[in-house]
Amino acid sequence: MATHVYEAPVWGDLTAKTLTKGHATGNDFIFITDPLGELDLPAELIAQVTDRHFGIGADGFIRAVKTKNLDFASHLLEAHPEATWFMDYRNGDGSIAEMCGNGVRAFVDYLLSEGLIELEEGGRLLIGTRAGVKAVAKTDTGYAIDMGPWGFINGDMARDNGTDAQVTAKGLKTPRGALSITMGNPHTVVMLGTDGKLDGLNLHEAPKVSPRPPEGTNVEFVVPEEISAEDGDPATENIGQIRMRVHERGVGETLSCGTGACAAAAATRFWGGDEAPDEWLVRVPGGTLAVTFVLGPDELEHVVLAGPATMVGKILLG
Ligand SMILES: N[C@@H](CCC[C@H](N)C(=O)O)C(=O)O
Repeated sequence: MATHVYEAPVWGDLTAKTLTKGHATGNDFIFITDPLGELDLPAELIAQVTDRHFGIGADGFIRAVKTKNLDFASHLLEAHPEATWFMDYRNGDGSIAEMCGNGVRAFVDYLLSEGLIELEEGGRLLIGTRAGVKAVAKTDTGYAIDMGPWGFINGDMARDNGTDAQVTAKGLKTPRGALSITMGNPHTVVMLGTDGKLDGLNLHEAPKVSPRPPEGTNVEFVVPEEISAEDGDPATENIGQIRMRVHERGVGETLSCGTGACAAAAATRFWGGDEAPDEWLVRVPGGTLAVTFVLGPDELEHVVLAGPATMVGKILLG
């Protein structure tokens, strides 16, 4: 049997750098500022730093870079010169993801805490991401992001059949129909129904999705939230409520996924038909996210994701 010898971590380009840890509904991230985009961040290094036992530990790693200094992103400034900061997002395994909804909120909180931007409550700013420029507003309880339009990954198949994929997972007795949705990054949503055993799922292992979206997928399991008679507050009558657990591509099970909450609300609303509400509360193990469907400035239906985000501490790597 091979023996694994653990060696003291070699932090590569991160040696002597200060990292900041933060989270958004329990989806946690390590942040670093690299305005000029000079750092070499190979996947192995990110995986080492985000490892919960042999590293600092986090679901994702986010580098703050000036948009103008990234060859692949500087074009974003042509239409949106205000999007001066770019969220360079990596999953815990070091893979690059196009978008992270919790990440954007936490990113803005990080930029604020570092004094790199100014944003008053009610104010708005633009952030560059691999999924385009996102507008973020500061609210009284956190941040609200215009995530842009959602879409079906498998096109008309979903519209015709209601589902367009099959998912198997540990704890599910039989494969379930599912819907693959893009929020800039890929998601596959499974509705377990009112009798669904959300808590009985084992999401340690990646669920199997067929057909698997070309770039892989994040998988969300959803049950309708029971609203008791006492909770029958007229103010929330027109708000859909679901509970969700997620297995994230490149990470594993996380306590929350912002783009996943948007995809889960979009799928549940689609299944609900014309009467389904435009406002949703998505309860995840790490808290609650609000998802609202609105008409965007481009006349397309946009998804707005709102929720808290906070920084928890700093780490200096030796
Ligand atoms: N947790 C994020 C999503 C992060 C990226 C995801 N794992 C992927 O690979 O697409 C969120 O809050 O949206």
